[in-house]
Amino acid sequence: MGSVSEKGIHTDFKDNMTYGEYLRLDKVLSSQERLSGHHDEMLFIVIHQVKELWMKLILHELNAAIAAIEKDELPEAFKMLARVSRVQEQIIQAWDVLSTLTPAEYTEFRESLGRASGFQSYQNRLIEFALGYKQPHILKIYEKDQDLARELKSAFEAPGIYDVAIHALRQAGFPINLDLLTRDFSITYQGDPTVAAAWLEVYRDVDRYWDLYQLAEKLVDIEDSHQQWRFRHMKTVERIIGSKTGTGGSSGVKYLRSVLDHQFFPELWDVRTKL
Ligand code: HEM
Ligand SMILES: N[C@@H](CC(=O)c1ccccc1NC=O)C(=O)O
Repeated sequence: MGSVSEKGIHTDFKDNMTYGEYLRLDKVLSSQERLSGHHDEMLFIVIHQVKELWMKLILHELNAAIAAIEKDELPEAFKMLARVSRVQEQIIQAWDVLSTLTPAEYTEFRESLGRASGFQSYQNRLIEFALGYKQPHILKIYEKDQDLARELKSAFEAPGIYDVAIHALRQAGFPINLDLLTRDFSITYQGDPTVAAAWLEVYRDVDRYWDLYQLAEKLVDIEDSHQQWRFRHMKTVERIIGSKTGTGGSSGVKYLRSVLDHQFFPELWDVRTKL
């Protein structure tokens, strides 16, 4: 068995550890229980589990990128944000796999899902919080689970990636409204003329502000892909359940279409009109 090394690194591993032990495949591969017993429910479970795993990586990278930007270590953050973008490509592509599920096939096991819904995916909420989208009613969904509620509340109150990007603008000398740096981060950012003016300057003088320009374009990549994922979700839902109401109690596709229009980084989209 391993121990703690001189550098304090935990080396608690079994000498003859196997591939399956390392990856905890006993847990991972015994977690696909088809409640209906229907053949196509396997696809449904695997798609969701893979998505949750990719979201775990996205959160790991996004949170580290937020910390790096806060410390003004922009190149480190670019590496992480580029990885987030590649993962987003994977999860967008995954809709093509789920689209092989026909309405008739889904109907066969939909009832066994009860009132469970992707609406309850807390990792999805943590990603939206990291991107700065904070809707207070979302926290109520998780009130019953205290540990989870605590984790979500802390992410809800923490600065999102755009908040630290605004901090980086200030660090670079732009005259950013100081209230933005100490604001209540549990409120979704509403836009500010000093931030708009700073990004415009960055985009007009790319050579001078190369790192900030890179940061801005990485953020646009991420928002663009996040919205593509949500759009594909809405269209896939439409082709599988039409306009049926959702198991989570919403109006279904109508609800999903209505939540598509939120912009995470408003000035980065507005700046395009001014260039
Ligand atoms: C047959 C496939 C699917 C159907 C029919 C479906 C349907 C729905 C519906 C109707 C909603 C609205 C809430 C409700 O009333 O239930 C919803 C929300 C949601 N679904 Fe799905 N979904 C499917 C697949 C997926 C997959 C693969 C994921 C990935 C994990 C996912 C993640 C989500 C998320 C995150 C929400 C919350 C959206 C928001 O509030 O902005 N769904 N889904
Ligand atoms: N809301 C879906 C059900 C659903 O899709 C779902 C159910 C359980 C676990 C994950 C799900 N995926 C996304 O919403 C429906 O209304 O059919």
